[in-house]
Amino acid sequence: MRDGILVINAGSSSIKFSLYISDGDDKPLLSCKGQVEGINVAPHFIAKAPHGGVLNEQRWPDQPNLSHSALFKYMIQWIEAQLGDAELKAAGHRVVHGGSLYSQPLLINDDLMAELETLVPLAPLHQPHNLAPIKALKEVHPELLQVACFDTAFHRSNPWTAQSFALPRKITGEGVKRYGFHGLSYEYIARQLRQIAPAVARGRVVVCHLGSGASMCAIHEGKSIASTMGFTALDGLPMGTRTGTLDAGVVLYLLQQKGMTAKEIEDMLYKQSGLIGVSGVSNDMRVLLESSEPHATEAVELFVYRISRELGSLAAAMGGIDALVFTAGIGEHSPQVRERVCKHAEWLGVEMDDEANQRGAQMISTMESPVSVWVVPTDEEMMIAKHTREVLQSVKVA
Ligand SMILES: Nc1ncnc2c1ncn2[C@@H]1O[C@H](COP(=O)(O)OP(=O)(O)O)[C@@H](O)[C@H]1O
Ligand SMILES: CC(=O)OP(=O)(O)O
Ligand SMILES: [Mg+2]
Repeated sequence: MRDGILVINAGSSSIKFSLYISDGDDKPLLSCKGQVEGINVAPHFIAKAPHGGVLNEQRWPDQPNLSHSALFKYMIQWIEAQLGDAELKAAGHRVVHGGSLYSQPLLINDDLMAELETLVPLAPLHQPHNLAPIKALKEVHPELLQVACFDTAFHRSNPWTAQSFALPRKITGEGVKRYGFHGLSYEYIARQLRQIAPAVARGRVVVCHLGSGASMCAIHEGKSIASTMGFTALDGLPMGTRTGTLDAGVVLYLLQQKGMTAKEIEDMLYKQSGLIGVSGVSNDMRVLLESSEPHATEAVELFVYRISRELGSLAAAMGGIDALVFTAGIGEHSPQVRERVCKHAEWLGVEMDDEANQRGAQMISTMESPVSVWVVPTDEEMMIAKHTREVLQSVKVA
C-alpha cells in the first residue's frame, strides 16, 4: 500500500497544497501541487503535475465570496480523487507560530489546537489561516493524523542574546522574545547546502529568504544563530506589505498623538506598509522593478539597503561570513536584486560573477570570491512532508 501525505501551507488569500506519495521507506515523491488563490476576490483553483503541466483549473466568477471552507472542501475532494491506490495517511501543516513551547513538529490534538489559538495575536496575518484548514480537515476526516510544523522551531538553537529584547525580565519571562520565522525554509536550505556544497554548509552562512514575507538568517554549522524576524513576522526587512523593523516609539506616536486604534495600527503595519506603502504602486517586486515611478524605485532601494544593513549585523553575530544564499520568489528569480545586494556587500568579500547571476546559476560568485554566493530554491512543503512522515513513523513505533 502506498502512503499519501498531504501538505497544506495556508495564507490569508491563498491555500497552497502539495500531495506526496511514498512507498514504505522511500523519500516522499511529489505527486501534484496547487493552490486556491484570490479568496474573497476572484477564487481560482489550479493544480499542477510535478513538472508544471496543468492538471485542473477552476474559477467561480459568479461566486467571488465563496468561503474559505467551501473552497477548501473543493480542493480536498479533487486531491482525494488523485490518490489512486494510495491511502491518505496524514496531513502536515505549516503553522507559523509555535511560541516558546513548541520546537518540534507535533501530532495535532485538541489541547495543542487550543494552545496554538492563543498565538493568533502574534501572527494575525498567518496563524488563523494556518489553523482553519486543520479544523476543516478534521470535520471531513476526523481520524486523519494531522501534524503541525512550526516556522519558529528552527531558531530555537539561537543563543539567549539573539532571542532577547532588553525588556524587564518579567515580560521576557512571559514569552515576549524573538522567535524568528521562515524556519522550514531555512532548515530545507541548510539540508540542501550539505549536498550542494558540504564545506560551505559547515561554515558561516547568511540566507536571504526574499518572498512576500522576507527575512534573513545566520546559520553556522547548519544551526540558526540569529535571524531578522522577532516576536512576530513584522520585524526585520521591509516586505510586500509589512514594515519590517520599526522604532517602537512610532507605535506610541500613532496611538497617543494620532489617536489610531490598535486595529488601525495593525492594518497599517501588516497590510499597508513595506513595498506597497513606500511605492504606492505595488507589493509585487516584478512590478516595482519595471516601473519608472520614482517611489517604486525608492521602495526597491530601501529594500536592498535594509538587506545590506542586516547582512552586516548577521555576519557580526557569527564573527564573519563564508557564504551568502538567496532564496524564495525574489531571491530565486531576480538577478537585479541579487546584483544590488552583492554590490553593497563587496566590503564583506563578496565578488559576484555577473554572467552566472544573469543566467541564474547555482553559484553566482567568482571562483576567487572570499565569500561564495548561491541561489538555492526553497521547498517548505518538502520539509513539511519529511517532518510529517517522521512523526507518522514515531506514532507507528509507539
Ligand atoms: N522574476 C521575478 N523578479 C522579481 N521578483 C519576483 C520574480 N518572481 C517572483 N517575484 C517576487 O516574489 C515575491 C513572492 O515570493 P514567494 O516566495 O512566492 O512569496 P510567498 O510564498 O510568501 O507568497 C513577489 O514579491 C514577487 O514579485
Ligand atoms: C512568516 C512569513 O512571513 O511567512 P510568509 O513569507 O509566507 O508571509
Ligand atoms: Mg512564503
